[in-house]
Amino acid sequence: MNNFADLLIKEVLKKESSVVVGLDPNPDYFPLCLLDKGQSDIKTITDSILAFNKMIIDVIHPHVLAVKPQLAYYEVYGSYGIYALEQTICYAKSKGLLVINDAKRGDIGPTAIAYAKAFLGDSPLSGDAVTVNPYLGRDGITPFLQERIDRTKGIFVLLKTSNPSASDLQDLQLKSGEKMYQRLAETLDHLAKDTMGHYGYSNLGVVVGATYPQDASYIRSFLKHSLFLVPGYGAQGGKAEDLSCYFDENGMGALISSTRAIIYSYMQHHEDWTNIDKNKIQESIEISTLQAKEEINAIR
Ligand SMILES: O=c1ccn([C@@H]2O[C@H](COP(=O)(O)O)[C@@H](O)[C@H]2O)c(=O)[nH]1
Repeated sequence: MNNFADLLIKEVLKKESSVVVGLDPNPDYFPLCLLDKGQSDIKTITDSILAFNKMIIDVIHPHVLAVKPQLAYYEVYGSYGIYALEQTICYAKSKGLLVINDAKRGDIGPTAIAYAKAFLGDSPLSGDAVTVNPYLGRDGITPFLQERIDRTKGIFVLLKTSNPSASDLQDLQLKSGEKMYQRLAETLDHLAKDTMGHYGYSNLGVVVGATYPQDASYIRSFLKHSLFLVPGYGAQGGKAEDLSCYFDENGMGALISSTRAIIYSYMQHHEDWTNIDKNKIQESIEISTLQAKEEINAIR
């Protein structure tokens, strides 16, 4: 039976794409055709968020593997936001996209089990994968990988994040001489071996920022069985030409994620973006998605 990584790699081959698009809806950046700025009740805002996400999904689904909703952008609207997220997940799946919930969860064992059920079980919030915070250690991670979890679901553990302060903790030098993220990579390598698929990749993937290619090169040579989820390409300054080392020798193993540079590309393309219509929004989003796909295909 296929594991999560097998399903994902099959999609890479079918769509000839390693691109993931983040869904981080911020109504401050919505044109008037989506949201009249005078309208500030939560239901109107979350309805426009759902409409925006559907608009994006309609144009990107042939070109990308997955969407990556960032939970904070939905949680900020309470139950209305969660409903918009559930509907977004459902719509993305109906268009054949994988869903990676960027929730960065992690807790003591029993609570991690509840998180695993919420994001990888039968819940309406369940996608195909979820991001996991490893700060609690192994027992905060393993519940996401156990038998009770479907083999077709995966996780991406934060290993080397894309932000400027990532080094504060992740690069701390241990007594052994290793950096903290290198030690974490060893632990994850052991855990990854329990859920291997046909293509040699495990259900345990890692987050490695596009802004740290040197570290990525070390991690790729060390963690051979983990898919990389790579945020930081585009708006955070990560460049396609630095990303070859994130892929394996077959051009597989990395999913390059871009959010603002794609979903708000109309702000770059149109000076008067507040007054553009739905067609113009979608046209910009499709152009920038195809550009990302081509840039990444050229280096992988
Ligand atoms: O290391 C990390 C982990 C997660 N993120 C998230 O990815 C997107 C990035 O958005 P861009 O607009 O492409 O910069 C966002 O949701 C972050 O929370 C990350 O950036 N880095």
